Amino acid sequence: MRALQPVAALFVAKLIVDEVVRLAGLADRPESLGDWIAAGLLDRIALLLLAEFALAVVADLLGRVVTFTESLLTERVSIVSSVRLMEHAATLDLQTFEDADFQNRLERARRQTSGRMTLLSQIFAQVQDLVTVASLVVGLLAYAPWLILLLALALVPGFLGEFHFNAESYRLAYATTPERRELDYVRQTAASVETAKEVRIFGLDDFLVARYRALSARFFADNRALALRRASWGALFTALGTIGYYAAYAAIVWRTVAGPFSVGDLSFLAGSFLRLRGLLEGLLASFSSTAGQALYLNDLFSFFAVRPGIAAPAAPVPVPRPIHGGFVFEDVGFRYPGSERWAVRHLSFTLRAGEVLALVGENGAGKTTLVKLLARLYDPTEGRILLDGRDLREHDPAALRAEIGVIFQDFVRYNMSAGENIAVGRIEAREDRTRIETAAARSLADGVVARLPEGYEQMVGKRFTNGVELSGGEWQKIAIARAYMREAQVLILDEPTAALDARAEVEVFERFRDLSAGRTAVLISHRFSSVRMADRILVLADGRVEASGTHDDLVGRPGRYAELFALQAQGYR
Ligand SMILES: Nc1ncnc2c1ncn2[C@@H]1O[C@H](COP(=O)(O)OP(=O)(O)OP(=O)(O)O)[C@@H](O)[C@H]1O
Repeated sequence: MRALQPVAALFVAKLIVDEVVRLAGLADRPESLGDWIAAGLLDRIALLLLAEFALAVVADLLGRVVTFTESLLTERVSIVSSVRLMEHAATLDLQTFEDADFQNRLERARRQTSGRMTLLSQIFAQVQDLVTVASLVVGLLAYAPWLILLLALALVPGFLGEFHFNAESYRLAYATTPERRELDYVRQTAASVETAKEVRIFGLDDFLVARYRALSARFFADNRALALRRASWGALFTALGTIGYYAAYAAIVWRTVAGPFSVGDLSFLAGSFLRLRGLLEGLLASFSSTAGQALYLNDLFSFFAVRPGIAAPAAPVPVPRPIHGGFVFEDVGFRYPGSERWAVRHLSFTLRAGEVLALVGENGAGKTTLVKLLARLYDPTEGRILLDGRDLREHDPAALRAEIGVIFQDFVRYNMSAGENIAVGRIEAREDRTRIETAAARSLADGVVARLPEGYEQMVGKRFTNGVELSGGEWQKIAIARAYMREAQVLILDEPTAALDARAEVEVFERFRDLSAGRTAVLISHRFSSVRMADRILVLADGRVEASGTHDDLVGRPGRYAELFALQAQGYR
């Protein structure tokens, strides 16, 4: 209905002009307005004006309804697609995530969810415009069909131009995704709470700003070149369209002068024509931009098409509860994707059910990698890992991870409440305050929470209002509570205790050993005071097991362990 308003308004306007011309040409004209009205001469024109007014009001109201619906729809599409994006991202494995190409893809997809979702409202508007065009065309057809052909022809070059430049700007955006990511990274680094301290100490601001400038200058140059070409060609093509329009206009004027058209016809035709030109131009442009948007949409779908490399088999083996034998690494080798080096190789050992195993080794020896393989964040490149005799690949990774609680050295500091920061260990139980408090007590986090003004409700981290920042060791106590919150069969602490003071670390590990009674536990630490509490110690070097035994065994024989132990002990003498 809104689409038909323009042609209706134009037609009424034509009737008004014709009526005015008729009245102006009357032989016997009354003197005053009152006389005009009394004679009933103005009745028709008053009615027409009223109709025109009503049409204007209705058009405005309908316009508002459409804009309102459109904005809501766009918002919803953006929410729904963001949710889908998060859900899909969650299904993908770490290996996929660490791939730079994948991150480009993710970035492109992310851009589609934020603000780019105008496709829908565009299509909306197009349908409406099409109906308007059709109605105007029908009107015009009655008078001068050849004019429409002329108009259409004049617009073709402009349309092709638009189409071409849309495709080109998509190509540019696609090709520059890595640089854009870098640009975002630099901006983020230069201006975020997390980096503020170091940026100031090292005075990195000028360096970062200069890097941002240099990167964005390249962007700017590319974009400017494209915009310039687009504008020049656009001007040329529009000029063609304008020539077509004025040629048609001249023809109509001539036919009005020559006789066949009335002045009302002239106003209707000129008006329709002007609208039609604007509409067609807009339509063609929006068609080509819809095609452009569809290209971008492709980014979103190509992201959804990424499949996880680590997926559950069709018929997964249930994870044993309780675990009887334990984990067996059989000649396991692993290379990170894109890396030539073996992070671990010929790794063979058993993690027995119920034991506390410590991993020691120098930096880069492969301790964290081993843990990641155990939790099936990656699959081994060669060899296999068995759980109670079944290959880890036969299990559903999600079910397996539910039985394993790992706290990594680079655990995440969530800008959420202290309670939630602990609850992430078993997020389904986030309402279970007793469980959270018990976990906190076990990891010594209860003392940290007790000092917070709002206790478990206290927002921690500096990002949001009222956030309280914790010290490194306090954060670690909170993070370790996650492991207890989890109540998993296998507990792994990958060096999250480095920032604990000596007393706290001893206490944390003693509790860890006591509390993991009956559970399988792995701990990684560089401090021998903690490591010695383990039932068994595995010494890793260059990605393989160099020695294993109890602390007393290992100290008693010459080797890396005794050497490292002596080095550390020396420091304390
Ligand atoms: N995500 C990754 N992608 C590529 N290579 C990696 C990745 N993580 C680790 N590496 C490489 O794998 C090797 C083993 O790393 P790993 O983190 O397992 O060592 P680590 O024994 O835990 O060391 P640290 O004591 O320093 O924590 C290192 O040489 C490292 O460069």
